[in-house]
Amino acid sequence: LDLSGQINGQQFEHLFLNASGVHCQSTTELDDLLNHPAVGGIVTKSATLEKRDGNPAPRYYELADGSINSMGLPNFGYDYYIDYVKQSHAKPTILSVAGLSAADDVQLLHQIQASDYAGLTELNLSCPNVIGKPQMAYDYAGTEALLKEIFAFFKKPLGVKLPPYFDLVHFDQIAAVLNQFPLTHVNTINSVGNGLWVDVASESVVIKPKGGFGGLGGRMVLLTALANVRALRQRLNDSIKIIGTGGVKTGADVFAHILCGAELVSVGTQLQVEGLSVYDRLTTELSRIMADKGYHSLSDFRGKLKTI
Ligand SMILES: O=C(O)c1[nH]c(=O)[nH]c(=O)c1Cl
Repeated sequence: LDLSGQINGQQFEHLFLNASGVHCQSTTELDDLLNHPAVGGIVTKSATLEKRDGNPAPRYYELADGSINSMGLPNFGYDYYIDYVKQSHAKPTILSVAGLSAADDVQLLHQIQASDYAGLTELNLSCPNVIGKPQMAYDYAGTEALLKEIFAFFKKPLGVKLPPYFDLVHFDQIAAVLNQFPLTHVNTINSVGNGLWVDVASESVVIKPKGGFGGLGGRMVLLTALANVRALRQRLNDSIKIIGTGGVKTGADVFAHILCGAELVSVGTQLQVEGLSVYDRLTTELSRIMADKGYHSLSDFRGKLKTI
């Protein structure tokens, strides 16, 4: 079976990545992913200009049907990650970056442009957990202005990480902005921002930052993730590929993401819960579904969701 995908001419022999933030903060974790046969490529934890400790713990909590997190962008800083992705790796790497302001974003991309890194970069426009910092991708004019400034100097392959949208007009608006730029991909969705879990027994929230508000992931966001992959596939230029992220727990979920138009698929919460073996299970389950349907490659059904 051909389970490959391509972004900007870079061949991912296997469709699976990690969702940025999960199992990707240290070089040891990144090596674990790269060395796993059922992983096709990796995304780093979003790097900020300087190293960050992030928000106070507890800042991640696992639920029956997913997760809630308010990590606050803990990472070892730009230099740590550029040094890692600059090395030659057997599989494609995506360097994720997140400024704490638009100016930071521009600075980070200037540094990447000046470096000898030739791989993929992903600008995270959707971190919901930096206190006082709104999610840039919910500001359409701001996103357009930022991307105009960036593409004036940035000549390397660039994609963006998007938050979920919940209104068809918002899909139209963000697609109208993104279609103006030579983006290699969009990665959708980031966590569903600012959910709240209440533990009835203790009558308390379960994470410390932001009074318990945090980004939602896992099975509970699958339907929102599929809607965002599908809506953006229907609206974005074909040249902009889609990395489907959000809610993947089974091979059927992976199949659904591809049907909606995903080129590649990321696993976040379920990787955190299950560990690297999740990729073997998902590969087995996806392969069985494809074989039962007589499909030999992802391109046999990618983007071919039927309507009724
Ligand atoms: O709190 C985080 O570090 C975080 N958490 C998320 O769920 N998405 C993000 O993009 C980031 Cl940057």
